[in-house]
Amino acid sequence: MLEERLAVLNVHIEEAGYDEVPDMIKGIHFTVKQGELIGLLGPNGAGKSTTIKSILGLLKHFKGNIAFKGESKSYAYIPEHPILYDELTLWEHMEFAASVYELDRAVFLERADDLLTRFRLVDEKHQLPGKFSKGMQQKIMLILGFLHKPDIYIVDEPFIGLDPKAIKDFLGMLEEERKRGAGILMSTHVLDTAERICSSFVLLSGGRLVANGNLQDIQEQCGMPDATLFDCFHSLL
Ligand SMILES: Nc1ncnc2c1ncn2[C@@H]1O[C@H](COP(=O)(O)OP(=O)(O)OP(=O)(O)O)[C@@H](O)[C@H]1O
Repeated sequence: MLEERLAVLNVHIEEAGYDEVPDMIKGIHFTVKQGELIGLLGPNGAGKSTTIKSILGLLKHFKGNIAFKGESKSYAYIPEHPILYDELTLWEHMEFAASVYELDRAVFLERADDLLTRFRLVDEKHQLPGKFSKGMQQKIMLILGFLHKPDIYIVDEPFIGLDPKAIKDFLGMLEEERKRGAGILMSTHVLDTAERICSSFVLLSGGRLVANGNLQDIQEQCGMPDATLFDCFHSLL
């Protein structure tokens, strides 16, 4: 018998936006369940980041409801552009994150060691990340996100800037986290990777929901049964 998968995030955005346009995005509804990887897709300006900001509670103009699993809102947000403190070393960033997440010391040390090794930053752990390359800084954001093993990951365009090995390590880590039962919402423009790894897709255009479902649902919606995600994407937009 298939185990019932719980929703880790329910998104109901009636409308949300900015002072200039308070209803920049409208009618965006979807659910992320345990073990799912949902690709949040759409052209530049479609509303992906605005949707993520709505989920994170960062927008002044918001009507709707965002429900995380449980009271504790256990999520990790991995931003597209690294946000780091100039005066903290990589290790100090990790210690800081561990204290925010209230991680047990032994658990923290084990995870920290594993993540630094995976992402090949062991030798740099006592250096200031201001001097790191963009890709290395992005890896730090991944490490900080993976440290606390949350119920859901919200990842904004992870593929730009990471080298192929780092992408492989990142995808391996996501796969492990899905098996553990975490849900993932990931915005990206890299459609061939999205087609390969995502369980389903939320496609936005002009601040509206254009499609929501797995590849087969989206192919049916376009009337193109064998089309790639890329072809469906262009047909729908
Ligand atoms: N801080 C802001 N103030 C006003 N308008 C904004 C702000 N941020 C984004 N917008 C507008 O909201 C719309 C959606 O932008 P958003 O950044 O959500 O798109 P996106 O799908 O993430 O695009 P991209 O793929 O280029 O990152 C755009 O028209 C954009 O100009």
